[in-house]
Amino acid sequence: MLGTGSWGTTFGKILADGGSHVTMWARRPELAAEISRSHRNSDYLPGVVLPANLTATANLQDALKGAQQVFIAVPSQSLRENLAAIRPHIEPTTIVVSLMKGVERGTGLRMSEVIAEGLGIDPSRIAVASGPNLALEIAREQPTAAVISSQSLETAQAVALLARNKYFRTFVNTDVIGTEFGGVLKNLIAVAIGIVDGVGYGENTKASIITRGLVEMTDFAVAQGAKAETLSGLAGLGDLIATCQSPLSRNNTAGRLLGQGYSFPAVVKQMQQTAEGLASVAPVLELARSIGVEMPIVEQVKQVLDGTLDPKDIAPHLTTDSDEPQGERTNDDAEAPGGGVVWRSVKRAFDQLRYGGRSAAGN
Ligand SMILES: NC(=O)C1=CN([C@@H]2O[C@H](COP(=O)(O)OP(=O)(O)OC[C@H]3O[C@@H](n4cnc5c(N)ncnc54)[C@H](OP(=O)(O)O)[C@@H]3O)[C@@H](O)[C@H]2O)C=CC1
Ligand SMILES: O=C(CO)COP(=O)(O)O
Repeated sequence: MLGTGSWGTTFGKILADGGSHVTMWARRPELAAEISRSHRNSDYLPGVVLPANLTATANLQDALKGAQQVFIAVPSQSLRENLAAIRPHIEPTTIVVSLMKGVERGTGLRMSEVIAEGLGIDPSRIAVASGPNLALEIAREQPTAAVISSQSLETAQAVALLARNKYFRTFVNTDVIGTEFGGVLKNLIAVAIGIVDGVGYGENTKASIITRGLVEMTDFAVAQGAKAETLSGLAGLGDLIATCQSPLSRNNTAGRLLGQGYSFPAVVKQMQQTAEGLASVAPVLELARSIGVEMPIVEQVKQVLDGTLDPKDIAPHLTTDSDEPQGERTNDDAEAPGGGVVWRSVKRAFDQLRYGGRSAAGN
């Protein structure tokens, strides 16, 4: 496990509690020592005791030696520089798993694409994990589900088999694009939710943004090649709900500070952990414009970040270029891009809760 922040450490615990021997790489030797000797990571997971079969080192080569599967949980914008150091130590059959939820600034590449480029390995050896996975809740062993996705079903299954235990259940799919973009895009909607929360708006505003946000996420991801149903599964709707509802979410928290009137630089200064949404806004909008997808919520988040929109004026779900009443692009307008998707998403999520459906996509 490369990265000993809140998610890397929690995912290391998931794997260790599932029976694997886990070696973590921490860039700070003192944190590696604390994890190995005291079985704690007090910086990121206060109060959590880590399993004995999880140890840490600050030596990257030692961490990677003999690893069957390598998991990466560092901030997205630092991935490429880390891959250069990892590359010489990766063995030909090693599976590499991204736990990250961002896109690279400048290239707009998803994390699995950056890994394929940076390590020079075939996408069939790469998997991604995503879902409603707030680290601290899982570290406290609260029951949770996630999706493991790879172009190779065999690879996804190999990872899912190890990344499960009595409190963590993994589903598999082969829609890497939908799974990764679900995690990236829900962060942006969570920032919007935080902003309106900080301003003091209530549940109607938030529910409107979440619902329209899912349309925006689905339109964007489908235009990039994702399957619509992935966005209605754990990696889309599931994560959207968790992140928009929880004060544990760093994206939500960053948004709330913006809504309370802090400037973007002041928010970045206050955030002690990674809030990926802040870095993903610009590359996602560039991609959206290049494929002609409208993202009014993400556009307004960017305007708030840039200081060109007063947070209290944020009302992206009310934005329209036309004076004519528009059809709601959900179940009512099957012709429009993404039409019908949201209604089917909600129904599928409801069926999942009610009947415990077990589709391969984790829907
Ligand atoms: N936390 C969560 O609930 C979840 C997070 N994720 C995703 O996981 C990824 C990692 O997030 P998370 O663990 O939460 O982040 P944290 O901020 O908690 O931890 C970041 C980790 O990366 C290390 N790090 C920071 N900068 C660099 C760098 N330039 N090179 C190498 N290592 C670096 C930090 O080391 P140091 O301590 O020394 O600064 C720390 O170990 C993100 O993409 C996030 O979206 C996904 C699901 C859930
Ligand atoms: O991805 C997450 C939950 O699934 C964590 O969200 P934050 O990065 O906003 O804390």
